[in-house]
Amino acid sequence: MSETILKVQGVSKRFGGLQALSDVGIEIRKGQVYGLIGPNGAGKTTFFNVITGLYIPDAGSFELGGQPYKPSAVHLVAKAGIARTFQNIRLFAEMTALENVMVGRHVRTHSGLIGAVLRTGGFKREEIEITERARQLLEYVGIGKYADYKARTLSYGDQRRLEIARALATDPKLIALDEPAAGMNATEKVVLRELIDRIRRDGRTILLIEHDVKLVMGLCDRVTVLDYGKQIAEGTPADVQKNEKVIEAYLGTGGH
Ligand SMILES: Nc1ncnc2c1ncn2[C@@H]1O[C@H](COP(=O)(O)OP(=O)(O)OP(=O)(O)O)[C@@H](O)[C@H]1O
Repeated sequence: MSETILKVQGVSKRFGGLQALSDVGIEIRKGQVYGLIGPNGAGKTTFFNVITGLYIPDAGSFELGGQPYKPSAVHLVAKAGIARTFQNIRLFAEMTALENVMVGRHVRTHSGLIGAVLRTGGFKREEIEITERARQLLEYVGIGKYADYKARTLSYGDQRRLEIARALATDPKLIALDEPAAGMNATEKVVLRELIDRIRRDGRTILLIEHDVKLVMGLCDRVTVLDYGKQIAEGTPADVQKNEKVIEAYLGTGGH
């Protein structure tokens, strides 16, 4: 069996009187697409935010790539090897697509501030390398021709793909996608699905929150289902779909 990339155990998080997560755990192996689903308010975003350092959990232990890992701040999480996209796209609107991806890549650069200020040879070489890599990533996600367009001028679907390119630029151990298909039309969803499949085939590991159950079931190797902060099922899409608690949770809230 392939190595474990992310192991999370016993995560709990309370907001005032609301237990948003109770003892939630997942284990994601290298090369998997792992889905996190559940009705509205189930705790999916909270769990994502905990893993990516936006919320401090009340309890929980974490391992990333076999090492203990503490998701205490967003920039440290990126350095540790988790890159994420957001449900509400967070790009630098006035920067070009290329510059947005280059920002992602800077997480992995070495010259640092002094190199940048003195514009040392090492810094310049690194900038050329970063630009080159950013262009490749834009091609990879299918928006190479928009490299010099401002991010805000791109279509919704293309902005989502740009976010994915920026996340990939950090060379993450795990890429976490927060509702990547939200607001996409059927054609865009097909393209997105192909892209996620390709990212997986290229050896990356993906954690996915998604409302589109069909997309999740078609793409994911394993799925966790949350309901009112509790993990009500975990397994392959086929198993999870048959699970009584899951059927009840979705029917009970009108489903998605
Ligand atoms: N910062 C916060 N402060 C207080 N309550 C919060 C906060 N964030 C989330 N919650 C509450 O925690 C619960 C879980 O919310 P969360 O956003 O994680 O669910 P979700 O499964 O992502 O839902 P959706 O599918 O609607 O995005 C909800 O009842 C929500 O109102």
